[in-house]
Amino acid sequence: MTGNLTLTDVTRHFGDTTAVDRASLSIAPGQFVGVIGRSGAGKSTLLRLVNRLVDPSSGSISFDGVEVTALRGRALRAWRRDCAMIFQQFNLVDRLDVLTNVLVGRLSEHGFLGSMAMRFSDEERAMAIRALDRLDLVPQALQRAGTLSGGQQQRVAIARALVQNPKIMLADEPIASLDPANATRVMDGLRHINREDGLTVLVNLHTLDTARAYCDRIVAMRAGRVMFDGTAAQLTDDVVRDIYGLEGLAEFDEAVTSTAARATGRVAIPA
Ligand SMILES: Nc1ncnc2c1ncn2[C@@H]1O[C@H](COP(=O)(O)OP(=O)(O)OP(=O)(O)O)[C@@H](O)[C@H]1O
Repeated sequence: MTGNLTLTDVTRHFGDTTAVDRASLSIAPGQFVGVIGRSGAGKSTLLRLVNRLVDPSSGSISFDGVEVTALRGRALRAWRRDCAMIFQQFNLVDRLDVLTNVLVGRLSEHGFLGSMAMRFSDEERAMAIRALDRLDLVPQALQRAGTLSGGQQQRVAIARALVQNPKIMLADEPIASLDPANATRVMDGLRHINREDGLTVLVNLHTLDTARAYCDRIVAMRAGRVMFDGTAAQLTDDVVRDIYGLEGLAEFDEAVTSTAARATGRVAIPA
């Protein structure tokens, strides 16, 4: 499978802030990569640079040798379709049913008038049902999206991303507003798709435990810089402490202490 994503010395400034600072990464097709870091470390900006929601101040981003930063017009739209993005807040249309929300993922194929009409082919409907089936959501297909739980809504967002036939799945804090059980289902959904389709997943995460449990590779950022890039086994608590200090370790695991600890009585982080 082709699909190498390469970032070389990518920098993005916002005024005096350097959100991403000379980041270099090479991501092989099919990898499940987690990006971790404290709030403001540059994780979201890194993902937005990849799908060109944000342009770099300098540096290069290429996919299979094509310079992504140079894409314009139709080629840029095609690239955005190739890298599907899911967000912390799901971004579904609450009043539409689940199936129609998934079909929205096909609109970029339709052109302006086709999009306005929201007419979909039988083949597209079948594709959407298959995507929902993979995320265990067929029973909810005709339910209004706004009536689903947060975890179900995020799985609908994944199904919507899937019908774009993407080459990369970008996920910006996809589980940050979910309880642990729903978070697990969403991460499991991403893992199945990654394994079954060989789809590259690049996901921003707040918690170390989740990154360690799901990611082949973990990239840790601090103040826009890539401070660590390796396997979960290499990212021990000692390494995190060395790079970020004890405070950093505590912050990475904040959500674990506030959610899982509540459920289990366990406190993950030594004081
Ligand atoms: N559009 C913008 N305009 C101005 N500053 C921005 C913009 N986007 C990001 N920043 C700044 O860039 C830095 C990195 O932000 P970013 O959102 O990428 O971090 P993050 O690691 O994703 O944080 P969080 O986990 O809180 O979402 C922050 O200082 C942020 O305030």
